[in-house]
Amino acid sequence: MLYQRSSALFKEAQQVIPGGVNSPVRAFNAVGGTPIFAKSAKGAYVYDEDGNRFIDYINSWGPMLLGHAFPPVVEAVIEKTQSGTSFGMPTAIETEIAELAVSMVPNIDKIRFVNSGTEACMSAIRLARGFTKKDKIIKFAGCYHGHSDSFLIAAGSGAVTFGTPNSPGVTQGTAKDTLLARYNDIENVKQLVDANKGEIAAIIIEPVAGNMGCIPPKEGFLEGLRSVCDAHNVLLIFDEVMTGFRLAKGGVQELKSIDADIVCFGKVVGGGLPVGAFAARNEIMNHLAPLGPVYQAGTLSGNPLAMAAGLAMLKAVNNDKGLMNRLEEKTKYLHTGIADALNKNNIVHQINRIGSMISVHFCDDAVVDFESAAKGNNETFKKFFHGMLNKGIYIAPSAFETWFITDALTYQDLNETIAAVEEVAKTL
Ligand SMILES: Cc1ncc(COP(=O)(O)O)c(C=O)c1O
Ligand SMILES: N[C@H](C=O)CCC(=O)O
Repeated sequence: MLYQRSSALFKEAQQVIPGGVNSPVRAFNAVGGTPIFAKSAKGAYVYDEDGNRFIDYINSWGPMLLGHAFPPVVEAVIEKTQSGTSFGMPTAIETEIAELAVSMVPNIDKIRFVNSGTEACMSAIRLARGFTKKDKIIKFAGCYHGHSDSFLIAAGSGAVTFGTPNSPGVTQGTAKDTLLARYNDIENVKQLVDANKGEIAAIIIEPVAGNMGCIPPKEGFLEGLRSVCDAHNVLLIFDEVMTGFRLAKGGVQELKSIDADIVCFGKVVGGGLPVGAFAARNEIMNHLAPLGPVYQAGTLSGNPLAMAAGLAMLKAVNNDKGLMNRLEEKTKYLHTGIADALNKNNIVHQINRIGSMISVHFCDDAVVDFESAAKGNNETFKKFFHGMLNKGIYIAPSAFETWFITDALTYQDLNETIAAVEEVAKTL
């Protein structure tokens, strides 16, 4: 593989964009080398500026559940564009997508659309604080809820990849209201809640973590959180930016039969355009402006192109009865193939998987929280990453990220990926 044009474009970009990228994880800092510059993508493949083709396991970090340039989404956006790209006025399509989302997701009456997952989580926390009239929140080490100040405390994803899980620029005052718990450790949560009685507005969690690799919740953990929240008048916020409309039509609430008080969305809900959303029952959502006192707004929120893409995507997910099973089967097949290839070559590893999310960790012990995820051997990961890239397989350039499986992947693509792992494993 040659990356000449990508290298040249990266040099040029670095002159005018910090680090040459508009989001840090794209820069390849954790694995070294030059980021590849995408030119186009279709189905399961992304093509770079040098003409290389990659089987894509990043998929724009999740939104492309049905593959790149999914025709119903592309057609809906093209059609919408003809009648204007933004109005700053309410439009019928906002209600249409809201009605569909509310019908798909359990336990929500109203949904508000924003422009990113970050905005969704930031707004959900403000709403929780306004509703409960309390200030503190609990988040989990290694979980990432976007880059708003309250969440850049022991954050996962790019924040930990670049060694700044507690970002400079977040004031002490903000940081003191974010309490930190261990993922999958309900006793730790109970201790924090007991030590801060009457002060905690919300517990926010990725109900399946995806920003320290993929870490499913242990049996009973989410149920435990629900009970603690009920006992202490604390709101439970599920950040389903990654998992929403992916692990089940109704997300983890549906998958695990647990009701959250506020749910955040992003990624799939926008079909690849910049969309986030947060949703809850009426009693909570009616606290939002203009109905209630908690302010939240956006010039481009509910943008017609974004709503058209999101609506086409949600309709496709909602109407495809076999989708979740197909995704699960493909992910399981990949899991088995990768595990066999690594075992054959005596490469110590752990694979975590749930639905269409999967991650490979080069460590001895089960990966159940941030501490265990951080034990992964990054040198092995780097070699693995570059080996796979050179074989035309594009996985996330950080061990703290999840691979996203799309329905566009064929079993031939999966076999090609497994064959690449077999070759790369010999070099680790
Ligand atoms: C679970 C989760 N929450 C929130 C976010 C923030 O979303 P965005 O990058 O769209 O702001 C992300 C991804 O970045 C995420 O994975
Ligand atoms: N892990 C992040 C979101 O899921 C990666 C996306 C980004 O930060 O650019």
